[in-house]
This record gives sequence, C-alpha cells and structure tokens, in this order.
Amino acid sequence: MTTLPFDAQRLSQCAVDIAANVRELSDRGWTPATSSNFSQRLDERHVAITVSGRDKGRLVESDIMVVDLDGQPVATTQKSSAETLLHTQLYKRFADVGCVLHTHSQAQTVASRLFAGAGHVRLEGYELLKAFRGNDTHEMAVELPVLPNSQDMHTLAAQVDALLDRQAMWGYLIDGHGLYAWGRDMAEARRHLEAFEFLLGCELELRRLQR
Ligand SMILES: CSCCC(=O)C(=O)COP(=O)(O)O
Ligand SMILES: [Zn+2]
Repeated sequence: MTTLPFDAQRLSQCAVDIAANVRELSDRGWTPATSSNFSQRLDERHVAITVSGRDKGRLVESDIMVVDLDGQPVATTQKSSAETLLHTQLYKRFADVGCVLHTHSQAQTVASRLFAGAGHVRLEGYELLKAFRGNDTHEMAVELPVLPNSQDMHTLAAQVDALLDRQAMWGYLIDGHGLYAWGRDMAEARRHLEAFEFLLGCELELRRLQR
C-alpha cells in the first residue's frame, strides 16, 4: 500500500466542502460553460483544487485533486486547473490563506472590461466594505485591481505578485475574464467573493443610471 503525502480524509472533507459551495455559486450563474476554479489548503505543502475543464456546478469528489505549492500534481495523473499557479502563488505567499475562489459572473466580466483602462475599480463609501477582513467602517475605499488577461499563467502570476508587493488585497479582476478572491477559509473567501460581486453590481448599475 502506498502512503500518501497528505491526509486523504482531509482531502475528502475539502472535496465535499468545495463541491457544495461551488454548486451554490454555480446556481447564481457565476461559473458558466465550465469556467471558474476553486481550491482549499490541505496542509503547509498541499492544496486541494478542481480538475481542469469540469462542469463546476456538478462537481463530484473525484473532480478535486491535490497539487503542491508549485502547482505540480501529487499522487494523481489528473490535470489540475489551467489557472493552478494563480491559486498556489497565494498559498505560497500567505500562510494564513486557506481558500481561493475564481468565478466568471457577468458583473465581474463586464466590470473588468469597463475598468481595464483605469486599472482598478474604486469601491468607496459602501457599508458592505466591512465584509472584507480588517475593515470596520464604510468611510474608506477599496481599490480592486484589474489586470490584463494572458494565457501565460507565469505572466499573470508575476503581475499579481507585483501588486501584492505594493498593497494588501482580497481579490483582483482579470480583464475580460473574471474575479479571484481569497480568505482564511471557505466562509471568509466566499464573503469576500460575494462582497465584490455585490459592489461591482452597484458600480455597474450606478453607471447605467448616470448615462
Ligand atoms: C471555458 S473557461 C476558460 C478557462 C478559465 O478561465 C477557467 O476559469 C476554467 O479553467 P479550468 O482549467 O480551471 O477548468
Ligand atoms: Zn478563469
């Protein structure tokens, strides 16, 4: 019998947790056409992440696999998300990151197009800013970065690293693509993701009304 370098029971728990949470996000239309990817930290060296190309609204336990912090598959021949590097760079950089969520909702994608020129979306004065860890007032602003898209994950990851060198943040948009959000655990990452989604919807609606 081969010994796995991670706790198989913990992987199973993560897979159930990811599938249940992602089904809810998918029901809201945030994961169209097999898009989006999701992960949770297993331990200091391993991450549970979605297999590439799966219908994220119908994930089953075998659709979640393990990679190491360099994004290499561990004890499996499955292919992890095409965007694995964007997950593992966060786990590698921040010991307290426990969950990374990436979705492609319409609001996220439209906002990424609209604000790509500015390079960020300024979210200011909203009570819901208190949903982000560390914020305790609406009297502040969060700048959600918008990065140019690339099919080269090393290029994208380098852009994210450069941003993280300059500012603390809980997420970013990729132009014409979608949103990344993260947190200490699934509950916090979801809260951040849902807050970004709501606030982007507000900004888009304000612009529509002001036309
Ligand atoms: C059809 S969606 C294009 C790829 C993408 O942006 C995505 O989020 C899903 O890729 P994965 O390899 O994680 O399935
Ligand atoms: Zn994507």
